[in-house]
Amino acid sequence: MKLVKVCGMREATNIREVEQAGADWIGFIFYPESPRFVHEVPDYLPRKSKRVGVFVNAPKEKISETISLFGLDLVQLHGNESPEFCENIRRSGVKVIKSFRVGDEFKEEEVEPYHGKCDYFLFDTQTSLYGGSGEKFNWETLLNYRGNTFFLLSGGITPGDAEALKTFSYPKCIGVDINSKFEISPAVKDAKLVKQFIKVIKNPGNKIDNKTLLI
Ligand SMILES: O=C(O)c1ccccc1N[C@@H]1O[C@H](COP(=O)(O)O)[C@@H](O)[C@H]1O
Repeated sequence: MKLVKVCGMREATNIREVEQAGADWIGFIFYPESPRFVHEVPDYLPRKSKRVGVFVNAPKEKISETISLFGLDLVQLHGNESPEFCENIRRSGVKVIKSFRVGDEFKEEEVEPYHGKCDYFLFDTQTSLYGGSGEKFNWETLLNYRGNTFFLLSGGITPGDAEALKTFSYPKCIGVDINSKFEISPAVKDAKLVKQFIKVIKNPGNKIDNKTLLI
């Protein structure tokens, strides 16, 4: 597992810190109900990390406008967007991540129509929210995923999960998405914790520093 996406960013200084910590992808939430909603273009946008825009059932026009305004590289769709909608957004020249909420059992039939219509899947926890719940699901459920689309693991991932993730070797999993469990306050990430986590994830020889976890 090599790729780390840090989602729910909003403030220029914090974005810069998280980029320097080694985040491959940095996510911005464009869902007005979220405490991480991005109201305006921050003074700094990542240059090295790829920019991901997260949307929930937003109209195509709104997504296109935001792609231009923020120079997005990827669009993450967290609502009930259809496979055709994903394909349509993909034609704008961005990569598309379709998120699915996973409950007690993995539903292959839910994801099946999306193969070939988007670039990646993201598996998050089934809750009453569209995302950002901080809740974890049973990762073993994904043993039933037989598809070929690469995916990101998400849902309540904590700094302490770095060790367990070293042995998470599902062939189609390309990385993890971290969010609320790394926050000091909504949309503000603890850059030290993010840095530690990335160091361990990318270099399995490293161990998580327990002192950092106590911050
Ligand atoms: O973070 C949010 O507020 C949010 C709102 C609506 C859709 C997605 C959202 N975030 C995404 O949710 C997952 C899991 O986050 P967490 O670790 O459980 O806090 C993550 O993919 C975020 O991109």
